[in-house]
Amino acid sequence: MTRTTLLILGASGDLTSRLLLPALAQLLERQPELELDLVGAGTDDWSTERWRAVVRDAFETMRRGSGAHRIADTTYARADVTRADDLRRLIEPVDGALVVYFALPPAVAEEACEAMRDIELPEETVLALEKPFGGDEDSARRLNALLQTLVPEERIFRVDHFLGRATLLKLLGVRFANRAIEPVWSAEHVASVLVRFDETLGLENRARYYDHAGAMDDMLQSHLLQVLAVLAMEPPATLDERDLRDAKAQALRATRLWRDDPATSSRRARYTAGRIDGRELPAYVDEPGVDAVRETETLAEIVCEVRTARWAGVPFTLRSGKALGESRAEIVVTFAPVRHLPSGLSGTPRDGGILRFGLGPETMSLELNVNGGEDGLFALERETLRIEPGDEELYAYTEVLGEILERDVTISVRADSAERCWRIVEPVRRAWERGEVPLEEYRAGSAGPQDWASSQV
Ligand SMILES: O=P(O)(O)OC[C@H]1O[C@@H](O)[C@H](O)[C@@H](O)[C@@H]1O
Repeated sequence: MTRTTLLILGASGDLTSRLLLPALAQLLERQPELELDLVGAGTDDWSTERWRAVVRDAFETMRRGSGAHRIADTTYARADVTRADDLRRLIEPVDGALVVYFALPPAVAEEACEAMRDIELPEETVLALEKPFGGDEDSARRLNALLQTLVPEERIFRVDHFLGRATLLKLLGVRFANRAIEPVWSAEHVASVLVRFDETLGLENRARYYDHAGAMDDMLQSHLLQVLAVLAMEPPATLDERDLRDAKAQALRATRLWRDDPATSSRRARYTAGRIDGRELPAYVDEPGVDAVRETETLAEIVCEVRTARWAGVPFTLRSGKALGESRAEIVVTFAPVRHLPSGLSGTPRDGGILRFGLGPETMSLELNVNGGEDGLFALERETLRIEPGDEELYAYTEVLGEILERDVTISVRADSAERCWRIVEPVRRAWERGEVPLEEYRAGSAGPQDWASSQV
């Protein structure tokens, strides 16, 4: 592999120290052959010494992050990356391959791309952008067009780290390699699908970003629709980038809000003050940097339908929220009750079994109706088979960064899908703006409003 310069724009930000650098540590540990120069650039007036200390600290947070010496000579440059001159200063000295990682808020990333039009990028430059990609379908389309003037699509990475999660990758094997599962993966047997990402974390000083995004753009429009696409897609012929991304794009193209009605297929809520794990949390509106007038939701739910012969009629519910009492992050596939239960078996199972995939920790479990337990020989009870994650799980960001450095776009979001995801949720945002869906409240540390579809599973 040729020597690569990884240039992180937004290096003094939270994403870099919390996620990218630990991922880099794990990657260097795993791939000793990787030849990499690391350059950080940001608006903060940091010295290279300070940057190196940040890099070292992040590497130390990794259990076996011993690779720090391999990028010990990393440098930091103060730069306004929305200015062509500053970018030129960063990019011109690069010798070899260049990967630019935009660890920046979407609007700044877009301005940086604009500025890049004025400079000559090295051959084969790779651009990696974080979600949310644009702010609506039109802006995503504009950003795609802009990026494609800089580098071709196969060198644009629209990062969605959920696609690098072990669960999502393992779902491919579980879905397609098991005769017990593959034929029942359809409306014929599945009653409902829930993708839930409930967090105990509150705002965590991210108002500048989150107060504009809310739970909808932060999680549903991006991560959770990508999860839906992997769950709902038709079996691709191969796991090549093209086949896999075509299959996902097709599933997203078939995805609509339930009954095409944004008002009845969506819910939104915002947390009030409360207590989580012994920690007092102020109400969302009292968090520093929050504009209460904006009515940002911290919990959202939408119900979709994937209008294909395989899935029509099955509700796919997506839900995510912050400051909830319990972190519950999982995919729940509920099978329909059996058509006939022999009399003599007692107890009426409410479903035909449930397959759950944890989204951190990345576990898997199958709940089955089983008789012969404590309640008697022919009494049905629920038993759960579990698969726990191994010690060697890769962090999602490590997987993502590895793919970027290998220039493999398979688990990156393709241009058409990035646009499509906005089209699915935009009617919801508009209905919310028209006031058709009330902004409910829930106490921080509670389970959220109880009458939502997602609260029933
Ligand atoms: O659990 P993970 O992998 O950190 O992912 C969850 C996070 O994903 C990020 O993309 C969101 O912006 C955060 O709000 C969220 O907390």
